[in-house]
Amino acid sequence: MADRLTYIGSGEIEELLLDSELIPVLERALANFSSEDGGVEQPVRSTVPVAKYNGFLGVMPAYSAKDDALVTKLVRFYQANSSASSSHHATVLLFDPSNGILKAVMDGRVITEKRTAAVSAIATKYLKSKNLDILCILGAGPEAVSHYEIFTKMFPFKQVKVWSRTRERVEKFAKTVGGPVTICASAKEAVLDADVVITVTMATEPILFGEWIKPGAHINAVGACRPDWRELDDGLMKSAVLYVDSREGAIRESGDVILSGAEIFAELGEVVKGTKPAVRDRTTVFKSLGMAIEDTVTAKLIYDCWEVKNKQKS
Ligand SMILES: NC(=O)C1=CN([C@@H]2O[C@H](COP(=O)(O)OP(=O)(O)OC[C@H]3O[C@@H](n4cnc5c(N)ncnc54)[C@H](O)[C@@H]3O)[C@@H](O)[C@H]2O)C=CC1
Ligand SMILES: O=C(O)C1=NCCCC1
Repeated sequence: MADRLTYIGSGEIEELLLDSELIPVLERALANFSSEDGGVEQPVRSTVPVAKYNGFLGVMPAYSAKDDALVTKLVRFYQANSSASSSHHATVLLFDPSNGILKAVMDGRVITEKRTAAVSAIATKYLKSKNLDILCILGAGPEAVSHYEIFTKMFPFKQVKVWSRTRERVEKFAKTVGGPVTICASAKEAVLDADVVITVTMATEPILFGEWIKPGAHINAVGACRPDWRELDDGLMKSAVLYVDSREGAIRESGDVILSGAEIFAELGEVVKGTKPAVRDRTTVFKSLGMAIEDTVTAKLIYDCWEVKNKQKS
């Protein structure tokens, strides 16, 4: 451990982490990840089930040679019935790559929420069709909030329709986000006519069906990160053009990909760097599982901003 270990908490991360800086950093990381010579080392997430408590602990290490950043995130996600108030908690460890010594510990909540929503926004920027009138969000937890925030900032949606399993959660969501929201009584009602759909639920069975989707819409499928969990039905998975963050991760971790047998068209990083096309005239699905490299470059960005701020103070 370093002589002086830095701790950066969620409040300070909220202040330091600007979407305008995060988006280009993540785009570069996605492109590097999908390049042979991108300098990214990232094993598929290792996840330990804690069956007795309906939970999982994920370990997510990565190194980016181009950013010279070495990070591991530890993330726990627990399904309902656990005593914890939130289903996800994370801690991010930043190491000095030159000697492997731990330099900083960061709260992982804001990092996870913001980088996940930013990656969905990048996918949408590349894969969206011409119309961007209606955004639909299925789910009403912290990921729904972070997606609402960046999507309403980056895109000119006229309406945001939201559905969640429980009325209580969706009402809390509507109070938390600053802007207008149309609360829908069913997932189907929320999805009909939407140009972009985001699924951010803890569902283990499909909640989104291909027959509801407006042709040409773009879907960011963010939940269902276990090989036997689903958010999207086979009809949607098989009819859409399927993009993923990591091919290797998707065929190991995504129930939507594994159980539907859908063919992966490209990694998002391949679209960002221009080696695979964005098929904008068809319905597109971006299956996001979350990658350690996203946490790595985000943590490095935060640490660099923190150092600048602290040098200015002293
Ligand atoms: N792809 C990525 O990079 C990341 C994905 N995630 C995933 O995003 C999803 C949302 O995360 P949070 O907002 O933190 O979760 P959360 O647990 O706080 O909220 C989940 C929402 O899903 C609803 N829900 C729960 N069980 C459901 C079911 N069986 N059917 C339908 N709706 C259900 C809840 O009512 C709530 O509205 C989770 O699946 C999580 O694992 C989280 C972080 C990163
Ligand atoms: O990338 C992440 O962080 C997570 N992805 C899936 C669910 C747990 C957190």
